[in-house]
Amino acid sequence: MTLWIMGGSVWNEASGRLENKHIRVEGATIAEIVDGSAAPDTGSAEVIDATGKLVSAGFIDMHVHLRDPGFEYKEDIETGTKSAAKGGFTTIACMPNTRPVTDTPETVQYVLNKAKEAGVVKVLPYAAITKNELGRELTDFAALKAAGAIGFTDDGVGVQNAQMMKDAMALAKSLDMPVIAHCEDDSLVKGLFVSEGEFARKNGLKGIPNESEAIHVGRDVLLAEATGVHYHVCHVSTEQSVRLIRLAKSIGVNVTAEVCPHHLVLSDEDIPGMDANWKMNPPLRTPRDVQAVIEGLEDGTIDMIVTDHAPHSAEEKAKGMQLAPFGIVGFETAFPLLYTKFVLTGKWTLGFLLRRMTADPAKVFRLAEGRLEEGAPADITIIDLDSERTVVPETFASKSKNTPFGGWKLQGWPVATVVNGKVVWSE
Ligand SMILES: NC(=O)N[C@@H](CC(=O)O)C(=O)O
Ligand SMILES: [Zn+2]
Ligand SMILES: [Zn+2]
Repeated sequence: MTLWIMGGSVWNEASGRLENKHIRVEGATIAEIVDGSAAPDTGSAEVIDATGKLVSAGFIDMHVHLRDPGFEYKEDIETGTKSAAKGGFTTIACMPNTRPVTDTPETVQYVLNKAKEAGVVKVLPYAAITKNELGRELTDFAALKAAGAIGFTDDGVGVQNAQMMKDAMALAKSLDMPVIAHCEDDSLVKGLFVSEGEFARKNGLKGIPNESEAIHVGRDVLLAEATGVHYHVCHVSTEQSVRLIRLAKSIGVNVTAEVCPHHLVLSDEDIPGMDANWKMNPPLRTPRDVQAVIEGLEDGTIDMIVTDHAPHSAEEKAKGMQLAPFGIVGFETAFPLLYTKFVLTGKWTLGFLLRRMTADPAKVFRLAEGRLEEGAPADITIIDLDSERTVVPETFASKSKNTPFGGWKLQGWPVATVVNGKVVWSE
């Protein structure tokens, strides 16, 4: 099967400019990229006219929640991957806080099988560090790796016990697997749901302190140094965490990190009121923290952007700020949000944003994807950089609509997504 993507604009890292290209895909591989002034004979091949559109390697999201098995009323592997494709993502790594928790080879296999049958993008499953994510007993790392898990994490909760984390890291290291950490010290956040800051003060609330995250980061980079494991920090949100990761990297600790669009764009001072669509974990922090995570991403302390797509039902979110679960959906707003807020404003080059959503996560997690090059997997995203649209959550492909960005006017919307050489979503 031949597919030609004709006349699109491709970012050239060397020149720092967009260049007109035709791309020939054979099967699941990018076979050839030729100059846009050429007139290749496309014969009977399938042709996509990408004139005037950005053509990029498909986005990679190393932190998502597909809720399958067990919470299919929030999302399932079919709807979650469709939502990903609509957002321009072609590879996603899903978290194990499902029901049952993805802590056995059988559940890893279930996720992989369902993704093969019903999924439209590539799905890489993480497995839990501890059984049922309870922090009491390690899972069978070797068996989980053999079943296809790509790393270990108890995302949703922090691993509270330092010895447990050290044992997990030593075992992961012996298997050449990464440990991915949700950093949160429970003793500092009991029952709290917004961060320490203006919003909490104005509303007479006790806030979640920044140290609740950074204490785990500090502990874990020391344990990563001791064990030599690849340690990856989830959803970095505080100035203190950025500082600790920067220091650890500077002395050669094998640590990497991610940040979410909402922590780059929103602070606690933007929260309009007691609306649970603004409740997520980590919480929106102060403007100073927002500045620190932006700088961390810019200087490479933070390696990649992830969405932490965390769907919850309307009923759950209607319980209000205090009782609703933490989390917001992210696939379908991530690129337009960051393109509008950082590229159109001249703060970042388009190339920088694309790199942090493609080549950089691929490099950290040793994936073949994330490159728009001859010989690379044909995972491709086509984006209309010019159209401005309003975010309408009701139109999301995700089952859940929990976003704080409803009504925002954004530019840079994906129009077609190709995975393994097949168009899996288009307008
Ligand atoms: N980020 C969130 O607010 N929620 C996530 C859990 C997590 O990522 O820690 C979820 O599973 O809902
Ligand atoms: Zn988390
Ligand atoms: Zn998460």
